[in-house]
Amino acid sequence: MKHHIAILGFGVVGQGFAEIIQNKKRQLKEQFGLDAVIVAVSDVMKGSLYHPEGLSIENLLKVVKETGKLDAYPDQKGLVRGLNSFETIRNSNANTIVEVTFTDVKTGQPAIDHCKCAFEHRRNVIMSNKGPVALAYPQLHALAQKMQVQWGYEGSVMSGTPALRMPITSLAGNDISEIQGILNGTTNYMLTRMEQGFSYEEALKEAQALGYAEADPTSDVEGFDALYKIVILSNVILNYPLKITDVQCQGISHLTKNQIEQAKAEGKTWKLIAKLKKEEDNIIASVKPEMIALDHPLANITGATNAITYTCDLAGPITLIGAGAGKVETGFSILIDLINIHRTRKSVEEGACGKDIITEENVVSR
Ligand SMILES: NC(=O)C1=CN([C@@H]2O[C@H](COP(=O)(O)OP(=O)(O)OC[C@H]3O[C@@H](n4cnc5c(N)ncnc54)[C@H](OP(=O)(O)O)[C@@H]3O)[C@@H](O)[C@H]2O)C=CC1
Ligand SMILES: N[C@@H](CC=O)C(=O)O
Repeated sequence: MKHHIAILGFGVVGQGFAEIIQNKKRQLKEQFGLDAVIVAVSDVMKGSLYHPEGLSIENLLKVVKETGKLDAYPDQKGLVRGLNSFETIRNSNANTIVEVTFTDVKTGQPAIDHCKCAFEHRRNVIMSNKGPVALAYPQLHALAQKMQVQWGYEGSVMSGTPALRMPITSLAGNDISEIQGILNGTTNYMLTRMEQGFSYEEALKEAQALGYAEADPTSDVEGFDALYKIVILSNVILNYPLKITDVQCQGISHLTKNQIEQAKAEGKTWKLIAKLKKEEDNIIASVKPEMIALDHPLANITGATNAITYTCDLAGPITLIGAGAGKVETGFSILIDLINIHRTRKSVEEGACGKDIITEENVVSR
């Protein structure tokens, strides 16, 4: 089954996803019958390419690596250059839009409008961009349903670690009363490096070079990225319409070298902890740095690794630990949503009755 894909934003995640599609092409075909063809890439500074029969991923990655742009992509019959993101959504033959432009923490734009435009044109959307899910979840969810298209955003919380799909599929039936964890890779990486003696600036530079940080790292260090993720978890997992303004938020930018050394001397460590707690009909939510003892379950979560604990009435506390950021890891989050879109299409076309409910044949995306 062919999937025509347009990628909006060809930065760390866009390129990570393209690399995976190139490297796993054969496996995806053999294992799932999934044939992913990248027909368009549209990036605001790097340029834009569209070919209805598919672009060469090898050439895309080569030219962007060598020149930082897409302009040097070789000419070929039928190749269209210069479509902006909206023209790409409207005028290409892509049935799935991969939205990996930057997360705007004030407006969520242009990603929210990308989603609206895609849904109105009956395109599925997959994204790791947090803006639309954090700021416009109810409206976009309803629009996707109305237009009968699929919307995947697994990578918006904890990158390729299944922080959304795992509780939805495998913890269903539990009453989850509390969710808490370390949800930002950049700040956790920085705190780890600062404990090792690096300065705040050095640690941030490294996190940026490794592709963990947001385009504007203020989002990471002031806690806004974790704040978005906690709002997404509330809306998607707890079905509670928490808003950004409902969450008390503080980042790590005010932490001094002295405070970090002091914690170490006391056998403690600083972590940026995000929390959601159900209280009667309300949700109490916060993002703030906390000094925790070394025997605390989150104390050993270091580097860009994240961890999340769901407190469940039936299953008890369940903790998931895994990557919180990264090129390949977040590229994978796009792939798993694509695989689930494929599974849904396949189930609809073939019918799902009589299949083993644990195997991939019957697992459909939300
Ligand atoms: N990196 C990570 O580990 C993770 C990232 N995310 C999220 O995934 C998304 C992508 O992240 P990442 O790849 O790291 O970010 P980058 O900044 O590396 O890439 C984003 C790309 O989008 C381009 N862009 C910006 N605006 C537009 C637009 N209007 N139309 C087309 N292209 C546009 C940028 O262009 P240019 O720079 O050329 O101007 C840039 O190339 C972000 O929303 C981020 O929050 C989520 C989980 C993990
Ligand atoms: N900047 C984010 C990227 C993933 O969401 C982070 O560091 O966690």
